[in-house]
Amino acid sequence: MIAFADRSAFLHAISNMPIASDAAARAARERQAELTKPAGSLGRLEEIAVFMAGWQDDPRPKLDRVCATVFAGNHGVAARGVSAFPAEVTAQMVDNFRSGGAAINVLSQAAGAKLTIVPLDLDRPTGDIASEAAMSEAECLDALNAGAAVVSSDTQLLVVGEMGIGSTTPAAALCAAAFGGDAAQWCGQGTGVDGAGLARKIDAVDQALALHRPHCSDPFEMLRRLGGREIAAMAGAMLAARLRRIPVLLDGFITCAAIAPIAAQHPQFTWHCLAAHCSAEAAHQLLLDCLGLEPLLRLDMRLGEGSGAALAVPLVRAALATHDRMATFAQAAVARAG
Ligand SMILES: O=C(O)c1ccc[n+]([C@@H]2O[C@H](COP(=O)([O-])O)[C@@H](O)[C@H]2O)c1
Ligand SMILES: Cc1cc2nc[nH]c2cc1C
Repeated sequence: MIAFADRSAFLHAISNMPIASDAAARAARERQAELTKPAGSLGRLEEIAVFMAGWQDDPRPKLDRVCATVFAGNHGVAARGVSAFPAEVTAQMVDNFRSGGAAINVLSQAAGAKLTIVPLDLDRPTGDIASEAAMSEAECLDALNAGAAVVSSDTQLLVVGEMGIGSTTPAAALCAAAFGGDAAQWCGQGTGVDGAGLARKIDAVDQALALHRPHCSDPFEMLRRLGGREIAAMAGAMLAARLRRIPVLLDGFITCAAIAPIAAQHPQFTWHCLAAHCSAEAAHQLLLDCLGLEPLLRLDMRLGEGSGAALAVPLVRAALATHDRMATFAQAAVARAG
């Protein structure tokens, strides 16, 4: 099991990330050129097959074990009225995940993914980022390790999602700290907050940035001061996946914001990640641009809980099925381009 002993072990891991297998990716690209289709005609499905081959170190990558995760946390800043919903909905939705009634239950089942729910100290919200750090050093490390612990070594694709009322506020703050810009640029409707709520949210992010920005020298400190437990856990899970060369499907704005602190300093961190969708949260497109990621789907979703990422699993399955099962020009006796 991957665990980070302390802040410096976490920082060391992000400075020493493995990369995909060049040989497996090259072999997959060569196979794509032999399949009965004009070169490039399966578009991004071809890229996905090559991507999966590289990260699985297998020219014929498999998708028998897809792991979907939902990390849940509560946020002190939610008490400022920055969400359309009350904070108790986080725990209520965790109960709903456990009894199988949420969108992610249905979508992960449809995608053939095994779902793991990880609630993180829900009765102990993080500190209000507008006036204090979200977490102590020990709390942040515990959250990172709770995320890393979920990633078993035999996972072939990791789907990452979250649940946490108020979370688009720390997510906006993390984006601003990681990539610059002001609070208004990174704040959006979240669960559907009204104009007054959006103004409170922008104000909270402004205050958080004024307080913490001077101290956000490294990704750990950014996550600790401006993040949340489920946000740090997602970062820990995605880093653990990278250390094991497991490819990741990113969900929406909050999931992408969780890797912003790492990716801003180490842009190659996103190399094992596919952006499943662009959510309707206004700043998600901007964040994807900063991360250098092109989303697979645009369905105007803004649910979170891994729903957009689960929806993209069948696309990855289609990419691998065509890669594995299509005939070659030689097998089918089809003439090549002249
Ligand atoms: O995934 C997204 O892009 C997304 C956009 C808006 C809201 N959400 C979900 O809604 C919650 C956060 O919204 P809010 O308004 O409470 O900050 C949290 O549970 C997220 O899963 C998720
Ligand atoms: C009902 C509800 C379900 C969610 N799932 C993820 N975030 C959510 C926020 C709310 C409010």
